[in-house]
Amino acid sequence: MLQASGLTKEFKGFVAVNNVDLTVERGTIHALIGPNGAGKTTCFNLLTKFLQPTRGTITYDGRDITSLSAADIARLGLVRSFQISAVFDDLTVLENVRIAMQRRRGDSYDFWRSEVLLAQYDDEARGYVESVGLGDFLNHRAAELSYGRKRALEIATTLALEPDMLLLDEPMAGMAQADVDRISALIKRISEGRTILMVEHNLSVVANLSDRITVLARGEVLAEGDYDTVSKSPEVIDAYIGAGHD
Ligand SMILES: Nc1ncnc2c1ncn2[C@@H]1O[C@H](COP(=O)(O)OP(=O)(O)OP(=O)(O)O)[C@@H](O)[C@H]1O
Repeated sequence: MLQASGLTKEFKGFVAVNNVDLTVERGTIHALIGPNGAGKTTCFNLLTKFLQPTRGTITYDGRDITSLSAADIARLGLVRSFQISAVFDDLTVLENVRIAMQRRRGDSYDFWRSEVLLAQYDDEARGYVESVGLGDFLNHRAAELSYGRKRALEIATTLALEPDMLLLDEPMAGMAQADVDRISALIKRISEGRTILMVEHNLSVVANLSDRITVLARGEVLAEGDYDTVSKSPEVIDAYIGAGHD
């Protein structure tokens, strides 16, 4: 589904990502992990087109996307979530999802549309809200939601864009354990029929959710495989002990 080859990013001579080859198979949950400073965020930003690579190519669903913009790839169904919050605090849960749907349909932020037109979106929007377990909060302002529920709402707004592939940047960052469990279950559920690549620090989440894991260290791929394989790799253990991880 998503393939990077020879992906390299240099910042003024410092090589943050070095010749990375990565293949994310269709229909899998793939995690990108590694100690601090390994290059995960840079790699993620390259794959989501927030950064342009110094060298290398990226293909998505058989198509070269190396020189496309983040907006272009979103239209192709490759959508990034989490780091940039798509949630507007002063709008209700339902209104937030409705706006995401308007974006998908190219209506952009057309706040002048009549209530009658907007109401056409409601049934579908309600479906997305219910699919992330927020059915009881439809008319609550986003600001009133707990942190974990806000994250669930972000997922609903992302699903409203009808992505084939989701790129999640540290979906569990800053979450209490109860929310971690709930969002883990939600990610598992929304992975059906979709492909997911996530950067995640919480290794028990990675162990639970991922079909495949790529470990980065010092900008390079150190190991790849399922959790059992990579967690037993002496190079991976050394890299984590050497750099410390959070
Ligand atoms: N814009 C930039 N300019 C210069 N150096 C950068 C830039 N962005 C990242 N780096 C460097 O590239 C290296 C990799 O950083 P990156 O943030 O990708 O690592 P990471 O694996 O996401 O780390 P963490 O787990 O701490 O978030 C680091 O040494 C960082 O200082």
